[in-house]
Amino acid sequence: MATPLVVSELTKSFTMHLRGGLKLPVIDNASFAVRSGTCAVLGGPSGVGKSSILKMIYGNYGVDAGQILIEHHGEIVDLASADPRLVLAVRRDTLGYVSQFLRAVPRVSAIDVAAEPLLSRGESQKAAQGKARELLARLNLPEALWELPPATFSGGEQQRVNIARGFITDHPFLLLDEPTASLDAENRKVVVAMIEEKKKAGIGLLGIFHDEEVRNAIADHIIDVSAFSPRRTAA
Ligand SMILES: Nc1ncnc2c1ncn2[C@@H]1O[C@H](COP(=O)(O)OP(=O)(O)OP(=O)(O)O)[C@@H](O)[C@H]1O
Repeated sequence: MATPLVVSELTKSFTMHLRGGLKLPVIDNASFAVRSGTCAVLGGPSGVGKSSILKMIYGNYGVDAGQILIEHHGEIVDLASADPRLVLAVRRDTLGYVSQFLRAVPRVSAIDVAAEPLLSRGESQKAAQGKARELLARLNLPEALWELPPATFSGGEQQRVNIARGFITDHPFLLLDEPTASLDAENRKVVVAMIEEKKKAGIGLLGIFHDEEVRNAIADHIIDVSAFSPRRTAA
């Protein structure tokens, strides 16, 4: 599909239950689309709602109104209203997410953390671990760390395990939440090259990148989230 993600008239407020149910409107009427083989970047100042949009698309935050349409196995699914089991199937096969921080599982080695998404899709342990090794080497994670659980790794080391885990599958669409934030210049370049390869393979990507150099290198399209901010009228 040429346009695998279409977000239409998305609206979201947070309800502050500890403040007597106060409503904090965050996103008002957001509409945009991302084409296959391109990387769109959510732009705008801190607190404008960029992460909230990614979390709504991935299904971590509920949606007040609007649609999030994604192509999943040839069918169009509205993630804003889909059954939770369907959301999990979309995450397994169609929509990948590279978060800013790794959620390290105790006692699971870096290789197994990176290989897990392939194992859960039915790939053999040998093939999944082989691909994980390839990615960890490419991301310059010292080999001495591969068999260790990442809980004690540095921020940048954990982020590289997280990137390997997020890039290991061939999900047709990837959400990227600041995947280069804790990386040095050399590893940022590796991630830029990995994003370029995903684009060439026809994958669609939507991300948040505060690093201007990375953003300029990978963005085909910048979506200005301030345009969907309920606060814009007050400014
Ligand atoms: N779970 C939540 N509960 C209440 N308010 C929230 C929640 N998540 C986000 N917000 C609020 O929504 C607004 C948008 O936050 P969000 O994290 O989406 O912004 P952002 O553009 O990604 O910011 P940054 O660039 O600083 O990461 C902020 O005012 C934030 O406080």
